[in-house]
Parts: sequence; structure tokens; C-alpha cells
Amino acid sequence: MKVGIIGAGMVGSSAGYALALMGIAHEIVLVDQNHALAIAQAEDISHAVPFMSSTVVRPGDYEDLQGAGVIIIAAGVSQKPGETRLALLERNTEVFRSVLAAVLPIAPDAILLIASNPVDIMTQISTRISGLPPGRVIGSGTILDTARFRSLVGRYLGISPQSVHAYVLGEHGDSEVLAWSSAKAGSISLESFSRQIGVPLTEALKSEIDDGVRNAAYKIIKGKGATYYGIGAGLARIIKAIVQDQRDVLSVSIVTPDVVGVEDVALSIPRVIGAAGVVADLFPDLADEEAIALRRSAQILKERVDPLML
Ligand SMILES: NC(=O)C1=CN([C@@H]2O[C@H](COP(=O)(O)OP(=O)(O)OC[C@H]3O[C@@H](n4cnc5c(N)ncnc54)[C@H](O)[C@@H]3O)[C@@H](O)[C@H]2O)C=CC1
Ligand SMILES: CC(=O)C(=O)O
Repeated sequence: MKVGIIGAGMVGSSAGYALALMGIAHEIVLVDQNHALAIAQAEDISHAVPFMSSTVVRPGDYEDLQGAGVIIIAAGVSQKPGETRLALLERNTEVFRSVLAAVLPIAPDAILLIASNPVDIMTQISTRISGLPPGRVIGSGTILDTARFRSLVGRYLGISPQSVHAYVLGEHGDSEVLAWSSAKAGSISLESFSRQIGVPLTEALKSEIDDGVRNAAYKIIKGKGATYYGIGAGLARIIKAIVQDQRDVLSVSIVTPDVVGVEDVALSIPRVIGAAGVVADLFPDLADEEAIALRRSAQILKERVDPLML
């Protein structure tokens, strides 16, 4: 499959690098308004290819995205230290209007994979502007937050993050919800697992993990200016599910008809992803306080997105 990446900055290039290492696309085309950057990133990534795969990585213009199966949109501005994702909304909405106007006539059948922040709202705007079915306009949503959650829980419990089955729901942002009540280690509830191995899952420990997940981006951006390796791998993981029609359950954001009583809002819950994009939504069983927090998260997004949908 040909994969297009619009925005060859830190996130777009990291996704390209992860994809090239995984060898799941036969061609990757990098497009950026800074064409010199796209040329340099494509050349640099292509030098990793001989070690791992045979993917062709090249810079291009919008016309070169013709025939792409998936197009990542990672163009726009990113957070400065201390800035929230929602603060990027106006600036990135403008960027998306021009990017979508350029790409949709060239690649009308591509699945759009949105990374730019605030990712849930950019996903909803892209769904509206493109007129594509919601399952074909996928925001990376909380795929990264879920990875952070699994990583921290795995570290505390002394098990592989891949054996931790736990999701972050709602906004990819400050109001996100860690779904502790449905989290499992293997097939065992976290509560039972932690008791059995003698590592009690105290409220203090949960609160520390919550802070580690919710504030990871702020801490990383303060330390190095941006986050990109995690989301780069997450975007590549979503594309793998599409290219290989894997029917994986991943937490991603699409416009959803009803989320705990909030209608038509893009946010993350676990969803089944295959060749056609998102093919099923899964609503986890939640504790009462988690359902209330998810509703609040949905409302926060809805209040920001509704004025843009007029
Ligand atoms: N979804 C997630 O989990 C994450 C999302 N992000 C978001 O991803 C976005 C990109 O972040 P970075 O790559 O760090 O930023 P960056 O500044 O390194 O790259 C952005 C690129 O977009 C390009 N660009 C801007 N306007 C454009 C246009 N109209 N057409 C084509 N290209 C255009 C710029 O030239 C630049 O190369 C930000 O909105 C950031 O907040 C960042 C990390 C995680
Ligand atoms: C920047 C961002 O959205 C993240 O790292 O979660």
C-alpha cells in the first residue's frame, strides 16, 4: 500500500520512520509546505530502509498522493511548553482547511489518519469537510495515552505492557479517562492480579499512574520540545491494522453517534480496525465515576466543536 504523510515534521517523520522499519507499506510519500524538509526527511528515513525493509520513501507534492490507501495528516502547529492541545484549535483548523482542500480531490478513496492536535476536533472537522464515512476518518485519539497507561501499569506490576489490557477513553487531552475498572493483566482483573503478586493497587499508586499518563506530554515537551516517537509508532500500528486487515482493537477517535448521552462527537473508545477503517465500536463496562468522567470529556469536546460545525 502507498501511504501518504502530510506534515513531515517530528510526528510525520517519526511515523514514516516507524512504518519504514516495519516494512508494511510499499511506498511512503512525504508532503510538507516546507518541501526542503520533506526532501531531507525522506532521504534520511530511506537510509534506514536497507537495514529493515524494502519500502520506497520519497518526498512529493499532493499529486503524488494519488492512489494512497492511507494518508496521515500531521501538519500544523504543536504545543509550546505549558500550552494545552485545545489551544491549537484555531491555528490548526486553518491548516486543515487548506490541506483537505488540496488532498481530497487527489485521493478521494484514502483513509485519513489524523494526528494533529487537538486530534479529536481535527478528526471531526476532517470528517465534516471530507464527507467520508466516520470509520474512514480516524484520529489517533488516545492510542498514545493507552500505550502510556499500559506501559506504567506494566512497569509497576512487573509484567510486559503487552499483557496489560487497559484503555484510556475520551479526549486525547486533559479530560481523558483511565478505565481502571475494565483493566486486566492477562485475563485477570488488575485488582485480583495485584493482590496475587503482592503489589497492592492503592489509590496513591493509581493517582501516580493517572498523573504519569495525563501529564506525559507536558513533561516531555518541557524536557525536549515535542513528543513524537510514541505517536509515530502508534500511527504505524494503526496502519498495520488497516494494511493487514487485522481487526485489531485499538483506542482511536472517530465521530460517534452517541457516547454516554452526548451525540455526534469524535473521541476515543476501543474500536475494531481493519482494511475498511473502523468497523466496530466497543463500549467498555465502566464504573459510575468513569462513565460520568467520560460524559464530561465528551461534553468538553462537543462544546468546542459545535460552533465549528455550523
Ligand atoms: N495525536 C497525538 O498523539 C500527537 C499529536 N501531535 C500533534 O501533531 C502535530 C505535528 O507536531 P510536530 O510534528 O511535532 O510539529 P512540527 O512543527 O515538527 O511539524 C509540523 C509540520 O507541518 C508542516 N505544515 C504546517 N502547515 C502546513 C500546511 N498547510 N501544509 C503542509 N504542511 C504544513 C510544517 O511545515 C511542519 O513541517 C501537532 O499538532 C502536534 O500537537 C504531537 C504529538 C502527539
Ligand atoms: C503532544 C501530544 O499530544 C502527546 O504527546 O500526547
